[in-house]
Amino acid sequence: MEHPTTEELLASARVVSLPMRVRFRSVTHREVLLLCGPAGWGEFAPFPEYDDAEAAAWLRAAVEAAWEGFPTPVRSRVPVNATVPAVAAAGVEPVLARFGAVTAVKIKVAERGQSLDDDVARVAEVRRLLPAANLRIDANGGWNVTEALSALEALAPYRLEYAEQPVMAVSDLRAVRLEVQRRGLPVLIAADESVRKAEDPLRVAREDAADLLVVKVAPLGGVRCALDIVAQAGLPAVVSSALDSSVGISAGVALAAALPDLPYACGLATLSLMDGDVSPAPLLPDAGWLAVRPVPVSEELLERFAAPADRTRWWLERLERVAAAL
Ligand SMILES: O=C(O)CCC(=O)C1=CC=C[C@@H](O)[C@@H]1C(=O)O
Ligand SMILES: [Mg+2]
Repeated sequence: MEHPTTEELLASARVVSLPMRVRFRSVTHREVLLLCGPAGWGEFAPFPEYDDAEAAAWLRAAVEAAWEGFPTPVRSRVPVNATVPAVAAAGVEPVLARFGAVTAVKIKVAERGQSLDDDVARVAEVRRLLPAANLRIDANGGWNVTEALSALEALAPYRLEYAEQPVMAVSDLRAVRLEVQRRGLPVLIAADESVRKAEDPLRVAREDAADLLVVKVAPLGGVRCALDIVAQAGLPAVVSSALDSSVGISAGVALAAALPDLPYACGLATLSLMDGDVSPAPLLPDAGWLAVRPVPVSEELLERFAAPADRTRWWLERLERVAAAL
């Protein structure tokens, strides 16, 4: 692959600000920078608080998408979960309605400022609405080991498939996993931040700290890098989004479509949480599945959702710095 120069990257860059229907990670508008190369569009959208070093992997992923394209898929559609942010129990039903029919739901828990009772109420409401669905929770490392074990005990009656990053440190994740097994709690432990934000994304597998991995294309440096990490880890993988536009979601779908095994629904239906996109044919779920297909990007939508001038400048300067350091 010909690597694009910084000038080539800047020449094709567009910045959009997509409104969220439901606040997620305290984000009300998701800003993303899109790049267009010979293979199509790529998305560069590290969260604003990430430094340039962490953003580098996101740029490698965008360049892979736009200048190289994706590996050959082994499936033509990908099962996806609905994602429920840390809303009040009464807010669960309208959120779920956005996703249409689904057989798996991921529920955010351990949000700062909320209590375990709030989490239990939210999970109970999802279980009430979808008695047969596979439910997962994601704590984003918000608990300590004791809190995580109390929470998993309290949530056990609602039948969880797995708990994603209940605690932050790999050593704590391992401790929670061992204690969950000792107590015979029927819940698996998944690692997200321990993979995507780690110096060594394989440590969690080496130390038996998780039963499965949640993998995101951009923070892992692209579809091929993510495939490689999953293969080396030797653990089942769930692909999830970074709250992307259809362009970023298509990279996640490409990863999910290329994984040799895909035993769980993926967290790639997040466009349902948004109120705008750059594609006239957004990658939205249909009865719990996303099709593996190219996504067209329209000039009209790029213009409609164009970010304000100061934010565009901020993103272009970030792109220039991160590209220079690659
Ligand atoms: O996995 C899903 O169902 C949706 C994606 C999702 O939860 C996330 C997207 C972006 C940032 C993260 O805080 C969050 C996650 O932790 O997995
Ligand atoms: Mg997560």
